[in-house]
Amino acid sequence: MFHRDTWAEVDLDAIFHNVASLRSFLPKETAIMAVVKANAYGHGDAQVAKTALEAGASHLAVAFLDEALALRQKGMHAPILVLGATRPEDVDLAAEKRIALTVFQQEWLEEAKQHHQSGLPVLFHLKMDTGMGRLGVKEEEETKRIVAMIDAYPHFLLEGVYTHFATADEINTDYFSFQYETFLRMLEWLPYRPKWVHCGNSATSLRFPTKVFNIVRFGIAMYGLSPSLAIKPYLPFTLKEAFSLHSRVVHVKRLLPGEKVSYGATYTAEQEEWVGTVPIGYADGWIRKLQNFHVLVNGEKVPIIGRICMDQLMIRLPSYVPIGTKVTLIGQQADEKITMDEVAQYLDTINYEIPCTISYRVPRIFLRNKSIMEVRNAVLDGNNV
Ligand SMILES: Cc1ncc(COP(=O)(O)O)c(CNc2conc2O)c1O
Repeated sequence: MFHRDTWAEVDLDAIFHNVASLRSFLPKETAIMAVVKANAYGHGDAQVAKTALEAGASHLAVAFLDEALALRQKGMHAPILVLGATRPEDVDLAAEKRIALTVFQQEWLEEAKQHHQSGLPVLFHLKMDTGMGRLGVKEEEETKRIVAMIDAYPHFLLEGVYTHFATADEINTDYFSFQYETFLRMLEWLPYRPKWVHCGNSATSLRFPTKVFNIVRFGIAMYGLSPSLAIKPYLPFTLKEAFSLHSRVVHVKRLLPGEKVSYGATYTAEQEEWVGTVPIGYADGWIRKLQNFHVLVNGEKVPIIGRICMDQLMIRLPSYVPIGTKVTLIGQQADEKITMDEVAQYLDTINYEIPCTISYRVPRIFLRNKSIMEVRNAVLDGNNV
């Protein structure tokens, strides 16, 4: 359990709904890879992975090897792809745990071959850079050499090839089309089509379901969040937001005119005011720039006043409320709600960033069929994830 009244709720029914909706939306021969990197965008890696696999996903994707190893440690046996770079010396560790790696450099492959002692098969997905400008091969010669090296070495298997789009979530599809055409051209460099060919993130899967080849990499929309505000009105099915964030008032006081609140004494009461203290702060990921944004108390929006502290923040209440009154920072109370998009917009960022930065200090309560399945408290678990 946990011993501070601040927590996140992850509604696994929403995760299930979002994946099951995509499952029935996509052509039946198109598989789903659930992107659960960054602790499933802050939602809880193993719990989201399990739910996604139940709802029709068959693969998992993470950012780097440790995230894949953590899923294996938590009993996940599904195929996992590491989307980012891996050290060549870790190739045997990946092979032992049957974790597929992304390859995109010939030198890397040569080093990995030197380090490969286990005799176990290593699964690779070749990444092609069609215009994201991050990772991936760009040249035909290097591409051919990489594939030839893999094919020439019996323990290396090329099971996939993929690319990533930079603008799939934008209304204008010019650059998307350029990347898609480039991918088609680059695929011609291969002597054969590997088993898995993929290019689709959430936006591509939802907008261009016939352009995703045979597996999609489903991230943000699995969490019930639109890949961008621009395409939100055009999504093919309803997404259900899985993440909510709550706390409880731990102190309430009346301020007289002229009295101050928080560091720097930057806030001055202009009249007699009720002020509540809430045990969440920037060390929990509720960063200082959220000062003057609002939270929900008794179904009403109330402002965060004064500077946000490391562990606490203050709110101005319309009237006295008892200690223990629930505060909702992301989510719904009565007919008021604060969405992930609203928090992101206030911070001039994107919805992806918000749940990822709600830190290990905030326990995650996992709900299924409206009942608590599990509580994950990284402060007590000691692994701080
Ligand atoms: C290679 C790759 N594939 C799939 C996804 C899933 O995309 P989606 O969440 O839009 O469905 C990501 C997300 N990567 C990132 C999302 O935000 N910053 C990123 O680097 C990615 O980097």
